[in-house]
Amino acid sequence: MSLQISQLNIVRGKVAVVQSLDLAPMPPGSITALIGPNGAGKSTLIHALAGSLPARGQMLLDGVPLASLTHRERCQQVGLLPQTLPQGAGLTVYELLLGGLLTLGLPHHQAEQRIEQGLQQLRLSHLAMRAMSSLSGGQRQMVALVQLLARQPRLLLLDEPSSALDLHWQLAMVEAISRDVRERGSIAVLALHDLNLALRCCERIIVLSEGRCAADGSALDVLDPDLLAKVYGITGRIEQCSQGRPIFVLDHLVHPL
Ligand SMILES: Nc1ncnc2c1ncn2[C@@H]1O[C@H](COP(=O)(O)OP(=O)(O)OP(=O)(O)O)[C@@H](O)[C@H]1O
Repeated sequence: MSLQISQLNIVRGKVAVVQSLDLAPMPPGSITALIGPNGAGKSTLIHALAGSLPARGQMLLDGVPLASLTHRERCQQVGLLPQTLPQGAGLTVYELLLGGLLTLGLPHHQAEQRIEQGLQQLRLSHLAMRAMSSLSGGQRQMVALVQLLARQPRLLLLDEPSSALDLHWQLAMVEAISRDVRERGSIAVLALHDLNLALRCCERIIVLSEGRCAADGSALDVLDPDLLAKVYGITGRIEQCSQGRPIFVLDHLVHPL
């Protein structure tokens, strides 16, 4: 039981953006970071998994082709936190969250229970009656996180989930995803630029470069000087902080401007 991706090809416009992508299965209870330079294909892969972009090849969730799921099955099993956040035109946070859960077919009382629990767990109950249009970018990203977790999908897809978050909420997001994965055995895939967040929560890092897998493994295996120079054009290193945690230190551009 896992997420399997093999021989995946995705074309956007006339360009082959993801090419012959084969990845080892992602098991239940795992968090994988998808990293790589701008334009590498991270969002494209996330959106293909979410069903919003056509793809050729295999994407199997627990052995079932994602392409064979009905719209409702896909909504129930696959959750996406996109880069473009919900605007919720004219809706309050609560209404937006409720609408999302009711379209999954959840009974009203269960939907309400999940929303209240989700808002409480992330300490966001104070936002419930706010108009979505009145929220800051970071607050919208937190609401999108509550929405994703409340849906309880088997596969969680997060496209740059920390892009608008302050330091407190970056950690809260990582903790909430880690807890979901641990307690429900879900599978999480996070497209990230922040290597320190990836180091903090992801046991596996996949490096995409020009639509192909440039490296796949633990942070220590993957983030070696050759790869960093080749893929990002930078020098950098993993060090141990005084508390024993690995941290990524960015040094220089390989070719200074
Ligand atoms: N609608 C589109 N039509 C044609 N090409 C596209 C389209 N959207 C994206 N692309 C191209 O596909 C490639 C991969 O884009 P994608 O957004 O997946 O990259 P990414 O790794 O998520 O980048 P970033 O880190 O900048 O968000 C890029 O070269 C991009 O220019």
